[in-house]
Amino acid sequence: MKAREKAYNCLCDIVLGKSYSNLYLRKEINDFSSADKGLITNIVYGTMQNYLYLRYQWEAYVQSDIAADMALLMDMSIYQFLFMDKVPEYAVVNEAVEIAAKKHKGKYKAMINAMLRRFLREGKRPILGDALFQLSIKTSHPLWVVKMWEKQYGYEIAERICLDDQGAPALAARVNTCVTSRDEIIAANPDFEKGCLSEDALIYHGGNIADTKEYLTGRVSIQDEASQCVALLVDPQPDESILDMCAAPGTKTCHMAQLMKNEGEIIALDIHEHRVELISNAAARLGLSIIQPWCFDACEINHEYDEESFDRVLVDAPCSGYGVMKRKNDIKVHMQPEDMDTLLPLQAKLLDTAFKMVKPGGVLVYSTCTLNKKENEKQIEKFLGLHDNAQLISQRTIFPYEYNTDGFYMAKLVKAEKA
Ligand SMILES: C[S@@+](CC[C@H](N)C(=O)[O-])C[C@H]1O[C@@H](n2cnc3c(N)ncnc32)[C@H](O)[C@@H]1O
Repeated sequence: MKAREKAYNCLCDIVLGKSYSNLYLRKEINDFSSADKGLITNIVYGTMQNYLYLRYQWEAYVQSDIAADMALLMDMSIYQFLFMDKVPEYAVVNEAVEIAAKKHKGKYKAMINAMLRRFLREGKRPILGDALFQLSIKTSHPLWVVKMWEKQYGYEIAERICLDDQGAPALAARVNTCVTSRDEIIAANPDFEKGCLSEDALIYHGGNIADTKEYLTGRVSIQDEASQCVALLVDPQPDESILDMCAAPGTKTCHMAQLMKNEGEIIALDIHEHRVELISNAAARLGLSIIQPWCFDACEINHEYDEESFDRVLVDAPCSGYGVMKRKNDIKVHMQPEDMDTLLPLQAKLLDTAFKMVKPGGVLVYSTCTLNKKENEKQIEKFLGLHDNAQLISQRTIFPYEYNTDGFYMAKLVKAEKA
């Protein structure tokens, strides 16, 4: 199969079939040459990253309905015209027409041919409308999310988030301080340099971190820098007892174990069996023995363990994920306005249970990788309204444009000592 047809099939599977893009794509293109892998990845990610902008370019040409997979064929073809150098226009048109001929009994072949040629004749369509609409189309974020950010954070921040999402995420790693130091990693591999948000953070400039000797020998983990601030906020100490309520794939669990010098215990829960295995694998790779992964619904943990038995509890909650769109562009094409509300009750329940499990005087940290105050500040505000004995110590939102990281929210609470 040709590379463009593969890119088209992958896009259909990810966008229409809702396959998870990073893992799925890597597996699907394994047998292609490295040049074709690059072409397919560029087309698939680039089309998703710019999908609203691309659709805006041609949607006015269509009078009747067009099948969803043919719309994606138009999107990816226009992506190649507008964003990829050295791609001959005739090759894009010919291959799109060939793909269209194989689908829907060739019904759309002439239409795709005509629309692509029209676009090549007429060029880009100017974006007209108010500032929020223009921002939405220009950066391919649904208008409702742009409006939500503008309402919650103001226009300037909304614009900076949207523009930053169009960039490439930094490749960040965390040093395994139980076996080495950041300076030793940099001395051994100069493609690593110091990160800026945490003492353990590294930025990589050499390609795929997972292929490095440092990763393969368990001396570094792949972790976004803002994400590393969460375990630092928990601040777990050696010999303490820690509960990590939503732990898989175990990135923050392992960071906490490192901060504890692999002394003490961490109960690491996740509700999905296949994801719990990832926690065990991560701990084994890093040589961390204090982590006890367990497939269990964290909302019920107070029926299995004595309440008030943990020094610190982390709730790294399931969330809408609007802080990580730069890294996961499939969120952009799948996101729906209701995502902002569906997880609120689960987050509240996790927080409530977590607080039951914290010892008096102990610490609860709540974090999300989303930029939505309903899941963040307002969730904590509601929680504080229901718990007189909880005190908010600090809360912080890291916007993705500040340090070229993911967007994160984190709050630190303390449970009052008994009178
Ligand atoms: C944001 S991810 C956690 C990421 C993880 N802390 C890390 O740093 O690698 C949220 C996790 O919560 C898990 N989850 C969702 N509902 C849960 C529940 N009721 N009990 C335990 N885990 C749950 C999901 O399976 C998912 O793995």
